[in-house]
Amino acid sequence: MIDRLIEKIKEKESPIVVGLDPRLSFVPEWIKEECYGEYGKTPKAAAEAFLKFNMEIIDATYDLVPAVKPQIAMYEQYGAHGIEAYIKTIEYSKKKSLIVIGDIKRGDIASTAEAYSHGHIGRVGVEEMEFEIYKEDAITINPYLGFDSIEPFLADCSRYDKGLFLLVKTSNPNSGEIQNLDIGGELLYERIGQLVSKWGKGLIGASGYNSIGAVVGATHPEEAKKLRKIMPNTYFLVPGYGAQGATAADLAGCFNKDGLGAIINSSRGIIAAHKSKEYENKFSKKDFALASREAVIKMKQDLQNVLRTFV
Ligand SMILES: O=c1ccn([C@@H]2O[C@H](COP(=O)(O)O)[C@@H](O)[C@H]2O)c(=O)[nH]1
Repeated sequence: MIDRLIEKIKEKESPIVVGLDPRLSFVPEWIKEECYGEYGKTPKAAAEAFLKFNMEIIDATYDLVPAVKPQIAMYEQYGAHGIEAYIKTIEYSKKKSLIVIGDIKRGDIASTAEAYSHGHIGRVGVEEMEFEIYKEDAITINPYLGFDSIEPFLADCSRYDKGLFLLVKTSNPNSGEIQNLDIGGELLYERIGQLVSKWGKGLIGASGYNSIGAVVGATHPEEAKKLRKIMPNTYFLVPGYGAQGATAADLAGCFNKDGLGAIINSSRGIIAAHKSKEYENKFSKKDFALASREAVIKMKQDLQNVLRTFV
């Protein structure tokens, strides 16, 4: 997976992930009216509205970015209809040749992890038949249950050329309560970083990077710098830029000197751009997704300024 991701990052010259975290408050009225007209004000209508909204955002940005990251919670809350919209969003993204990182944050004992893995990045069996269900290229996983809980995912990663991003240092303000605990001379997130790096050893691609990546929040730039040293071959999936307050200046430590090593997510900053002061009156209601396109272009320039400091 990692070589495919890096190839796309290079092709688009942009280490950006568009976070597909739809909310009804972000969906333009004309889309909601179409869906409410057809299905009433129901979970089915909400899920359909999310799918139409996502398709508009994808159409407006897919030529600029290598990847999207649908956040499953936004879909799952609407039950089976939401899950259907999640799956269709993935299918549509793949038709546009985007790498899909499913933000599913699973973590359980091995026998249960195996089921998560089969559903999301592997195959599920029905008697002698095998099916691919969600079809993400990579997923986010909570590693705090230890190696046995990760092993089933590693097996599917190598079998099907998939990847993981394991939570190492999350972007939320209270992440330090647990992740920064001193565990005898080192901090817990540092130890997790070492383990993630070790667990991924068998999945290093031709690029020299690992298909087992790490989630490292842009809101903790000092920790990110330390992790970059601890995990030189690990790709970072970096949330926190934009809506959570991190800026380009906070990202420098996430990259390696080769200008690779990190892919930066922005969800609300891109998909709700049409609601922001900057763009609210710039485009017609039908063309709302052009605001997302402009937000991506602006983010790309912002990141290129950071990467320029490396050469
Ligand atoms: O540490 C983490 C891990 C995951 N996330 C997810 O990323 C996006 C961020 O959305 P924004 O709108 O750009 O803030 C969202 O899906 C989170 O669940 C994270 O923020 N931090």
